[in-house]
Amino acid sequence: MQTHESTFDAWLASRAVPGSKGLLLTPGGRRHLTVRNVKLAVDIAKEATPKVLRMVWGRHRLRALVLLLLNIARGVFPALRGYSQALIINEIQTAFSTGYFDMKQLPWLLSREFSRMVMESVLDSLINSTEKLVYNSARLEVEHRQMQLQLQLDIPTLSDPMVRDVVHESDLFVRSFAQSGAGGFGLLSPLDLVRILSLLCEVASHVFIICSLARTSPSHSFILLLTAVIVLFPHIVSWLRMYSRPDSDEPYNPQEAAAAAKLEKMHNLAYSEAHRREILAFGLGPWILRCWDNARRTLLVFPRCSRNCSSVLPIFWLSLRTSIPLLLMLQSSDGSLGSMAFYRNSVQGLVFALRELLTTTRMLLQSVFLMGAFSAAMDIRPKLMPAKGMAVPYRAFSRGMKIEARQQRNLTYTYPGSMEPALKGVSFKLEPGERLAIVGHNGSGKSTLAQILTRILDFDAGELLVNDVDIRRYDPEEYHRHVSTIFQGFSKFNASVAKNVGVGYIEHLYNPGEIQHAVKLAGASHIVDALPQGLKTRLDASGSDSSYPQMPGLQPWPSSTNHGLSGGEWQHIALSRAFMRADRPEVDLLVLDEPTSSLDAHAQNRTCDTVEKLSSSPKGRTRTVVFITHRLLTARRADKIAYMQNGTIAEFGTHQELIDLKGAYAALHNASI
Ligand SMILES: Nc1ncnc2c1ncn2[C@@H]1O[C@H](COP(=O)(O)OP(=O)(O)OP(=O)(O)O)[C@@H](O)[C@H]1O
Repeated sequence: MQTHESTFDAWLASRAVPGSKGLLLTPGGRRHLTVRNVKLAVDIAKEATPKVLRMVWGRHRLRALVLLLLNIARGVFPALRGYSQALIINEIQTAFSTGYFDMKQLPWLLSREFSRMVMESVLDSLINSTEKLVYNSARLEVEHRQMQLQLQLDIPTLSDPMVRDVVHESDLFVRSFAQSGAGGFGLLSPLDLVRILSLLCEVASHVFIICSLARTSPSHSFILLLTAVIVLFPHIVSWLRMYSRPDSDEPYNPQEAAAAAKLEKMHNLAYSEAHRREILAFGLGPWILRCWDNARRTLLVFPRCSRNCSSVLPIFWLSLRTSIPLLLMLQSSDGSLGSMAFYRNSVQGLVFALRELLTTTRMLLQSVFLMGAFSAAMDIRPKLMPAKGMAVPYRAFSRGMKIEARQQRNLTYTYPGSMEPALKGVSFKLEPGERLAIVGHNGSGKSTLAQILTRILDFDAGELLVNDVDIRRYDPEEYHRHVSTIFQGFSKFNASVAKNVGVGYIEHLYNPGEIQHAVKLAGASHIVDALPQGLKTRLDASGSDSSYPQMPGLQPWPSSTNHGLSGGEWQHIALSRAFMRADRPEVDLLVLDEPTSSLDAHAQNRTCDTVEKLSSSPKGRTRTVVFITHRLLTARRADKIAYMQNGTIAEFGTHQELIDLKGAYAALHNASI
């Protein structure tokens, strides 16, 4: 038998579409009931269940145990109820048939029934309060872990489609917690396992009662057998059919999962502020609507069909199924009225419990795979994290960051899915405190290099030393504390100016003094002062991605009431954000990707002055600066210039050296004068 080394391998194997070579189910796609899938589910369950249960129940161990026991007890109550009621009916029947009324027996039975009812309701309320506490903390735990994972995953890790899929299915698993008990998403969470246990107890107690009643006469044994066949057969048939039909009407068959994914995509596209201009300019509206309509219809068709087919028939069949054995029982003389009522109650209870049990357990297979995804996702190690045992603390140099892309081991990087490398054979050296300007044509690899230096992207080959240590040995989180940056497509948030700037150094998000200082450094004071509420003015980030507009702890805010800014004003805000952090003593490197592209000439000069000021102290240079620019007048102020061409540094040196070289930089410089 093929063994799977990890939960991830078993999970991946379960996604293979049977009979196809290399095709995978879409995330959330339903796995069919096959021997192979059952084996995979067993493998996953063995590995993942203890881990997930430990995580889920760990917060309230004692309460979880109490909940388990109470639920087992609850499973026996329906049978007890039937038994108690049967005794009362028998007593009344005896009173009617004999004309003798036992004054002691009936009140005793009634008070017992009353105590049973009280006990049942006490148990119910005890279960409900314990359940709420245990379930809520379990939900919080898994949602927290998922959120933590989501925030940890870096761009290189997320560029792997398998990682995205496992995180997607893990997310479905987490959402099943939020819907637990309500059957949302057609999934089953470990919380429902308690319910299964309770239902099993209920079924066992009903079966026990029916068996005890049948034991009294041989004819009853036959009735028992008949009851079992009549009650169980339709459920088992429907359960097997549900799994054997590829186009089952259960949620998350492959077709439906694809439709759900499309629906979400189209919905996001329609609501995305980032794409609005393109949608309007290219007339994409009707196409998006058509795709959304088709996906929605696909999702609506399945449940409608199943509801139509199943509304009246089950009630009829249930009555028939429970009545046939009862009629037979009535024909055999020795049954009392109470035992017959007891029998009927038990059969009906058995039918309902079995139905619920089968509905719940038929989701089990799918749920095990989603649980496997969750468990595997929790083990994902971000690609930028140093290998185990390789991490070293950040090594600080007193005068800024020393950067060296080794000449013998040139940096190379190709974006996932691209044929051509974005960077190839890049080598250069920057001493601590030096300022480097990167120039070159569009698409020459400048921003890619900047993202590698800021440890947003990794490289495929080569070696990059930071302060004489391989950059891959630094924990990215720690490394980022020593870097401040402004990206080419910086984020704009639907939030106040203060929040937009303050996130540059989150520890000072609520420190107006520090924020004012950063705004002043970026030369943006006049912009902020002109706003109706100064730093408190909410900005309209139309044109940025709506999936990331809200700041932590803020209520959603209708962007139409927010204040708009011009491109240059937004760039000032983004610069203020970078300067929030750039001013910190621990920051050794500033990476600025076209920080002045939308600024007027005065503002550009002022920004360059500020950057120079930030990178120096009265004792000398304290911060290394790398900035990308298309303006050669700005570039010549740097200590070194890297001229990039086709993903490589074609020329490297001071402005004068490159001019003397009379190469591509000199030509570009002459053309720009
Ligand atoms: N996410 C991506 N996926 C695939 N290819 C990419 C991606 N981003 C950039 N590229 C490609 O990598 C190459 C270098 O891009 P990069 O953004 O580094 O250029 P650049 O020099 O900064 O350009 P510009 O001056 O226009 O900003 C280009 O050919 C580009 O098409």
